[in-house]
Amino acid sequence: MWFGGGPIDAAGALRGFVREAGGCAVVDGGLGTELEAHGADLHDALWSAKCLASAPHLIRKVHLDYLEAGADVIISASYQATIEGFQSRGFSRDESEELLRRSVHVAQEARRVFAAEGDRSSRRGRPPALVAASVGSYGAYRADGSEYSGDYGKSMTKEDLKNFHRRRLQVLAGAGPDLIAFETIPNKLEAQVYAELLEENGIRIPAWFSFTSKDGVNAASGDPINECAAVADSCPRVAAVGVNCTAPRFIHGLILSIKKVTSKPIVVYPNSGESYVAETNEWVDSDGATGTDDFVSRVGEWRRAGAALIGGCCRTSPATVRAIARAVREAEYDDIPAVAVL
Ligand SMILES: C[S+](C)CC[C@H](N)C(=O)O
Ligand SMILES: N[C@@H](CCS)C(=O)O
Ligand SMILES: [Zn+2]
Repeated sequence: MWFGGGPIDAAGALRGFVREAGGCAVVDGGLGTELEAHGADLHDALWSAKCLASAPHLIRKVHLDYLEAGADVIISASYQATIEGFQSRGFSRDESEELLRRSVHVAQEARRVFAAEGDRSSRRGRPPALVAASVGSYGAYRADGSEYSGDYGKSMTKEDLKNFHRRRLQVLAGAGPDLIAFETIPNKLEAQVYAELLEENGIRIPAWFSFTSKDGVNAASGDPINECAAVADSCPRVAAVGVNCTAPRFIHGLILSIKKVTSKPIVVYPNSGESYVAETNEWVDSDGATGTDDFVSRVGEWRRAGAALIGGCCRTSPATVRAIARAVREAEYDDIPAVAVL
């Protein structure tokens, strides 16, 4: 437990880790899309969560690949794992909760294997990696791509969203991750829901809030990103605020906007720049500038703008993370530290 029994300062705790990691921590890359690259069939409403039941060894392998690529934080396979989703596939409630816990345990197991027998050359001298439990947004559960629109329908209330997320959060927190990664949040309402749930449930595990954006100014729903980030800023249990699964070209501006409303560490893990088409479960290149080179060439800029944790999301791979790790570790950005001198 990072906070012990003392006052809650999640941002301070994570800042300490980032400092130990050299001033900028490396987050892993896409998990679901990398499982697909290994042959997993994710044409399914459970998406990557399907593998928790059918192929946990493959999940462990992808975590290991990311650790070997240099990741300081690995994110569990629970993005689209929900009790309701598993139950709709015939799992009992207990089995569904066990699958959620398994996502964290598989990541922890990968970390143990890595420490015992992995190729540690890319992580030499760095603190043991953190395991973040992924909490995908409600849009992920809907499996209609609404984590990229934020449109949950007019009848969706804050209470409904809280009821949807509460038990999953409790179960994932109970599995003992080092962090909770609230990912791909498309609107302000869901951020408010998470902040309230963290408080009401007394969760003593640092969390990060990571939003999606389609224009570099607003969260995917159109809620201004600074208003979304301000919700995260006001919650002491939130360790970091940022953006994921968003095109690389929007990241720089988003970091600058987020920095205006919070001094918490900023986390960014963009996708490849392609767009997700829910109907076909495919990624299309609407950007014209995708690929590891284009992504990695921007890492220095993100770091100089103030990102303290940098990784990749969908359609990025261990090769991307290896290149990110090289970029943040070899380059000298002494004049502009990612984590301000404390
Ligand atoms: C991060 S997206 C590619 C995950 C899949 C999506 N939520 C869906 O199933 O529609
Ligand atoms: N952690 C998830 C995020 C999807 S947007 C994954 O990498 O699959
Ligand atoms: Zn993604």
